[in-house]
Amino acid sequence: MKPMPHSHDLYTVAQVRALDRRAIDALGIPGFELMRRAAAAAFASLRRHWPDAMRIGVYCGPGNNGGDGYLLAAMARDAGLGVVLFALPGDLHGDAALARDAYRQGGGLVHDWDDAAFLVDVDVHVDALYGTGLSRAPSGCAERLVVALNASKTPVLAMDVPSGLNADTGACPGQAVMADVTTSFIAAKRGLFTAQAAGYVGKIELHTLSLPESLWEGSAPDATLMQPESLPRRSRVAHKGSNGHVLAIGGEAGFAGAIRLCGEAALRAGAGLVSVATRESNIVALNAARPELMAHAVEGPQALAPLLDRATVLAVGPGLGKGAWGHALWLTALDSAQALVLDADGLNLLADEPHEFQQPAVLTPHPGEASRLLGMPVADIEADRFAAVRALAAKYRAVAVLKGAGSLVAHHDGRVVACPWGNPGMASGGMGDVLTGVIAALLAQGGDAWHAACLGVALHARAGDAAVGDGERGLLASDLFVPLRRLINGREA
Ligand SMILES: NC(=O)C1=CN([C@@H]2O[C@H](COP(=O)(O)OP(=O)(O)OC[C@H]3O[C@@H](n4cnc5c(N)ncnc54)[C@H](O)[C@@H]3O)[C@@H](O)[C@H]2O)[C@H](O)CC1
Ligand SMILES: [K+]
Repeated sequence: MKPMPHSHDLYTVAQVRALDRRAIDALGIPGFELMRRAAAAAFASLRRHWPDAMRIGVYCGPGNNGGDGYLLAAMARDAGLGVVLFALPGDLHGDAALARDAYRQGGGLVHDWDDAAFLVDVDVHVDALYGTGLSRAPSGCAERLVVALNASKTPVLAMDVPSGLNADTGACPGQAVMADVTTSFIAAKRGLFTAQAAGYVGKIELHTLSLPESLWEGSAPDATLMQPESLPRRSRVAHKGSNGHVLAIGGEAGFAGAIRLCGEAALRAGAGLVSVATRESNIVALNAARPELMAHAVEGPQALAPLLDRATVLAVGPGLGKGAWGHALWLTALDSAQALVLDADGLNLLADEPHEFQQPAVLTPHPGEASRLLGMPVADIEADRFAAVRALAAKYRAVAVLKGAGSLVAHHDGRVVACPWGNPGMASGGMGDVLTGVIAALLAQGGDAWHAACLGVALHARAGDAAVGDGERGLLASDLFVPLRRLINGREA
């Protein structure tokens, strides 16, 4: 199936509304016709996913999302399916009222949903409660309906947006429908791809409603979705010096694990040489664990200087600690000219001593580290991850990776990409150290900070998805190394 146009473009709700308006005002397509096409697209999707469905429940809200539901219900009746439709209390206006009237004129019955109601026995539930117009958490009988839908074993198709999910940010202010399929219309809303969205959207299908390409002309998306990529084939005359030299700095006494994972990830992702600057007490363990790493005992900045001269990229922070030793090495690294990736305590030190980077820099915070870097609560970070990742990139003049469900990468020029891969198994110790090493290796092989961060996040998440075949529990960071090598060389993981 040829890729949907714009299937990798992500829009804000305001941008989608502007596209709606353009379709109606500039292309002369009535809003009711858009609603009909949305309903037809969603109904076709329902028939494709559940071809044996004979009876559906449709739950309509008080706006145009509900309007979509009424028209889908009318189409299902015309196709001979059994339809039970419930409506939330609320006055319908405009196209939604016309849609309800059309449903009724075809003989459809509208039942008021209230506490006395219950979920009927159907093959599929259709969620047409709220779409892009959600303004707060569903409450009262709407909330109870969402809870009932999630408690039922019957599959759910969500129209446009799972009700209760914020289409702009992926935040869930309260209860939200956990859909099996979300059929989204005209343009992909950016909130379907980050924050809590992954727990609610199920399989996302984008339907452009057969609108002409001209509709999108001049409408720059707010963000884009990453696409699978790998590194070009290596030159036949490559030697270990031609693929860069990563210097991983970290590993306070007794914390060798993180810096080892970072260094090994850099090797696995193709860096020509990887050195590790760490505490003397870690050297034996590191050499025993991974002799391909060149481990150096560095007890202070003077011992770091010669290593900095030989390195092309620095990876600073895994297991670094925030003590005098770690702080001294961190300061020396920031003052050097090499491109660098900052993670873990390298970020916590930055939060204490903000710094605008002149050299190419990639920051890789999880929401907790981002909270410290921006001086705002984690809840506010997660309430609008797009704003947070942009703020990080701008404040530090760096490329910022905001890790978590639906990792985002921002450039300080405003560009943002979202990662559609990854899984909860990756929320385990060491995964961040591996990502730091991968990004450092891509920088070492000639990528600029933006491409190294985007490709690194994508490869890391795809490797995590490949490694999780045996189950999400017990996934170790080092389990990513094998699929990572396959992916980075353009093979199937
Ligand atoms: N994008 C497209 O091309 C199309 C969009 N359509 C559909 O229209 C909805 C957006 O419709 P809208 O009327 O703006 O809002 P909603 O239907 O999402 O919300 C209904 C209404 O409910 C009120 N409300 C919001 N949150 C709550 C709440 N928590 N509790 C109670 N009431 C709430 C608010 O007043 C809203 O206006 C879009 O998603 C598409 O499904 C077109 O029909 C098809 C093409
Ligand atoms: K919905």
